[in-house]
Amino acid sequence: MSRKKAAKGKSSASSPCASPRRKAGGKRGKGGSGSEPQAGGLAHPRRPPLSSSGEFYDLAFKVMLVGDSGVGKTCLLVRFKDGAFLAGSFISTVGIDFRNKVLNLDAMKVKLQIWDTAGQERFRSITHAYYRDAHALLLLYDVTNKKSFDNIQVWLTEIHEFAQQDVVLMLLGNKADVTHERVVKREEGEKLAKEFGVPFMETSAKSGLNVELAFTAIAKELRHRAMKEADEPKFQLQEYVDREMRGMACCKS
Ligand SMILES: Nc1nc2c(ncn2[C@@H]2O[C@H](COP(=O)(O)OP(=O)(O)OP(=O)(O)O)[C@@H](O)[C@H]2O)c(=O)[nH]1
Ligand SMILES: [Mg+2]
Repeated sequence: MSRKKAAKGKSSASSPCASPRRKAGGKRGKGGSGSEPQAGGLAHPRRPPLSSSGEFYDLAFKVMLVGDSGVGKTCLLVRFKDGAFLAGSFISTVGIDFRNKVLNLDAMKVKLQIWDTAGQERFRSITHAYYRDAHALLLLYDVTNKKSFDNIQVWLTEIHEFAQQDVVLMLLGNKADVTHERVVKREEGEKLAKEFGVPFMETSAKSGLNVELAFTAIAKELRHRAMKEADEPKFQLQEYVDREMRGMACCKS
């Protein structure tokens, strides 16, 4: 299989939860900036990537982070991409931005182009325009913010309306590191996810809890779908997540 090189994300955040690196309304098209290769399965380059320092990859997919403002979408992405959490004042994302990360899944390199959306209502129409191209959505709420949890149903309605029907979806209860201010129990998150038939886990961009796992699970599901042989059993995302979490828990004790 021929490999393709990943153009590096244009973003260069000085703070993980900070500044908009790319504003919406710019050139869009498939692949975002025009310098980005197409995503969505086997890599078929139309033109050489601009960055000479990129990594090779076999498959590429677009993943979008959605959820209310302040739930931790930007921090989750920065934690995954850079392994960092810089506490400080909250700078709300303006419009939409993306960053790339190439994962090694068994013998395959899977590039995720991860779109970080603005949760604020005033940017909603911009976000809507990007759903169509997303292969996977990570829908976040904040376990310390009941409203963000209650709004999950609104987000699901929106997803239903604007995203592709077969989009891979996962619900994440973020800020699981905060114990004293928690207002949404893990069981409530699980219940809601079951109700809507979506995989679920709690994460923390601050401690790093389950961050890698969330993106890896999504990447595995997407890879499975892209490479699937007719007689292969379906990849069970929630089972994979549960198994991995059990594994992590047993290693800790
Ligand atoms: N304790 C804790 N705080 C977090 C976590 N994730 C994010 N935060 C804090 O929550 C605030 C909002 O985080 P962001 O990542 O900027 O939120 P966002 O969802 O991107 O918000 P918008 O860009 O407005 O949509 C910041 O002050 C972060 O430091 C987490 O896992 N734990
Ligand atoms: Mg943000």
